[in-house]
Amino acid sequence: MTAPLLKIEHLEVRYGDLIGVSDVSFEVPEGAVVALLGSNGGGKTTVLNAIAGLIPVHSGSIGFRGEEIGGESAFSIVRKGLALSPEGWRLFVQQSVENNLKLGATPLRDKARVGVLLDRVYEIFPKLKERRGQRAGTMSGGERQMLAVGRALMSDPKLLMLDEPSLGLAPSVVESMYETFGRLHKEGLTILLAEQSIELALEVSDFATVLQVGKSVLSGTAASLADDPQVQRAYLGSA
Ligand SMILES: Nc1ncnc2c1ncn2[C@@H]1O[C@H](COP(=O)(O)OP(=O)(O)OP(=O)(O)O)[C@@H](O)[C@H]1O
Repeated sequence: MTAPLLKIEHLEVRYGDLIGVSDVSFEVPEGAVVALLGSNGGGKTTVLNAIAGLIPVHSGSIGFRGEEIGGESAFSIVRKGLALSPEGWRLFVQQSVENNLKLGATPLRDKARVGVLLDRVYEIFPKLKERRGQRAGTMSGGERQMLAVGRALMSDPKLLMLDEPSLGLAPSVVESMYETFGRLHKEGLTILLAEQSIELALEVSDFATVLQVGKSVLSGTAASLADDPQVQRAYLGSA
């Protein structure tokens, strides 16, 4: 069996004295779509932010391509091939769509690739091309989500992390967003998806891990978890 692309072991993250997650372990095989599931406050965002180097790891390990990356800077982690499309998008709202995309390419070593990557993002999201001169802050929710994903793709990641990409979006927008994720997956991108919508997440994923109050309580194939009553209980927040 080949080593997983990403391997999280006993991850603990704290916010000062408060515990964000206390014991999270799971793996993301290369080429797979893996869902991180769990109700509000379960720890999905904390895990993705810790992997991305945006918040410090208290203990445990984050291995990416066999190398420990816990404790490295966010810049260096993006450079290694791990990009995050964050919850709430975190765009530069006063900047144009194109500038936001180009900022996503900042960690790229090979600057000659920026144009190629930009063309690719515009091919994936033609709406972003149409609106490339528009200020990001004036875009609709769906367009901002496209922009957040497009910006993450501009760093040419091996693994794309998506934090709640369906949040607050109309069902038709969510559907087309997920079609795009399906396409990216087919093209070989590995995806780690935090999603509150359990049906949606399990439909597109190969594997899933359920977080409950900061701990990974269940991992398995998406098909096996879809039928597991413990998944339902985790969403209701009971033990
Ligand atoms: N900035 C923060 N300061 C203190 N505690 C935090 C902070 N951010 C998150 N937490 C706590 O960490 C725990 C995990 O929260 P997190 O946001 O990661 O969960 P989540 O599963 O992503 O939930 P949601 O879907 O609501 O984003 C919760 O107990 C939360 O209150």
